[in-house]
Amino acid sequence: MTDHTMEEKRNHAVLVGLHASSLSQEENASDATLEELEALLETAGGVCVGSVLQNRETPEARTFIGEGKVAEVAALVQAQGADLVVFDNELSPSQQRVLTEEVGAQVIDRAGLILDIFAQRARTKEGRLQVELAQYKYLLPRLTGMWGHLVRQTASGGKSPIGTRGPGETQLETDRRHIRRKIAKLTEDLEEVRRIRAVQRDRREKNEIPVVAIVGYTNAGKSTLLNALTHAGIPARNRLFDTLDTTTRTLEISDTCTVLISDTVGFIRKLPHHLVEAFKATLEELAYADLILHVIDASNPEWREQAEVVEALIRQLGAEATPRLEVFNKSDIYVGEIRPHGEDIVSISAKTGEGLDQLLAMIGKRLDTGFYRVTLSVPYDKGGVVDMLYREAKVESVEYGQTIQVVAVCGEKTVGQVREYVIDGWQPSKEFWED
Ligand SMILES: Nc1nc2c(ncn2[C@@H]2O[C@H](COP(=O)(O)OP(=O)(O)OP(=O)(O)O)[C@@H](O)[C@H]2O)c(=O)[nH]1
Ligand SMILES: [Mg+2]
Repeated sequence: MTDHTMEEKRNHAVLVGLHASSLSQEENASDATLEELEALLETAGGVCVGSVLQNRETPEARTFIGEGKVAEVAALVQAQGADLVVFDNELSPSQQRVLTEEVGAQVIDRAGLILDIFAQRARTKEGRLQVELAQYKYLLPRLTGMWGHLVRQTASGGKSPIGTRGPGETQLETDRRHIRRKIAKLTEDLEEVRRIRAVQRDRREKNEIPVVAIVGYTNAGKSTLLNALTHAGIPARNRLFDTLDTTTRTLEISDTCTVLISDTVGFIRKLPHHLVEAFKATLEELAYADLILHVIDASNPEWREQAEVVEALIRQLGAEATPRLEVFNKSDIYVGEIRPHGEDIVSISAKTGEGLDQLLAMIGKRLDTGFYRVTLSVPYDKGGVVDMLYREAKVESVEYGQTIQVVAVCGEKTVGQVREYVIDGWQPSKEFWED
């Protein structure tokens, strides 16, 4: 396909935001949120041809922005030849319907746009299930009117407009009942995914390998950081929601501390709640993590607001009790005021590697429980284990009875190697080792 035809296929969109004193900060639009919306639009494959920020006391019930502004948007749509209007604020299904009729182009909101991006990006089975479920839940109350409109568009042009990709296309004609059945089935499938995850988690916990989860606003540099630490080879591009599926790698922090570290989907303002709900199985991992690395793009003037959004989502996911390190990333490009610093805060550049040693040391300090005193009961035919302990650990005592009873102090790694012989559990005994 040539660039020219690619260009033709892109949706040309007008962006609209409303700032009203009656709306909360989270619900409101601003220049900054519209800028972010434009980045989202580009991520979805669209191009912005105009944007409107409206100020009002309070949203208008029928059209959200008021008749006058609707006419203005309609004129802009006409003048720019736009085929899509994206609202930064959340629209009710009926507002969306009325606006689509009155501005002369398809109208979607930020939630719809984000869902579309997720639909394009999801790669794994789990990711797809989650996005599909969120899309159906989003579409269900919007069935009336919207369906017919979209079916015609999809059928006629072959072009798949933003906001209509994914499960919608083939199921557009089907009725609500069918969609409800789909939702029930997807929910069931995801339950299964959750169950499998719980089993995996169980196994991991038994192995005592600490889990570190990297979270943060989209584009903060999470994947770049995981790559820098583990050479994971995850694509890290300068676009929003590049990563949708969790990647987990092992990371050796020190001889006695190996952790599992995962990259997760990025957070964003006004993340559709259906999506948060649907991605719970993935994000639930946060609540089970031993440590959360909250990556913040320190070079972004909006970093404070972004960090707040992430904190709010961490709370929503029930992971507020998980210990956290704040990782101020992109130290190579930010200028100006010094970012916060403290015991749980580290400044790094995932790109140049600056500060990574300090970050590793901080992770180690949190998760390395040091050394363990273990009591082992080793069968005589496995006597080699004792030799290994003499090499790798500090053997306190050996008694020969029906089996060989060994008390030794060793690091986590050695404990892992001999764990099938451990009978008395283990307790950290760093002091002893340091004697
Ligand atoms: N200058 C600079 N750029 C960085 C740094 N870390 C990441 N980036 C860039 O920031 C962009 C986003 O990086 P990613 O690692 O994909 O960000 P992410 O948080 O994984 O993003 P999503 O998966 O989309 O949520 C890429 O263009 C990176 O090259 C850094 O320390 N310095
Ligand atoms: Mg990423």
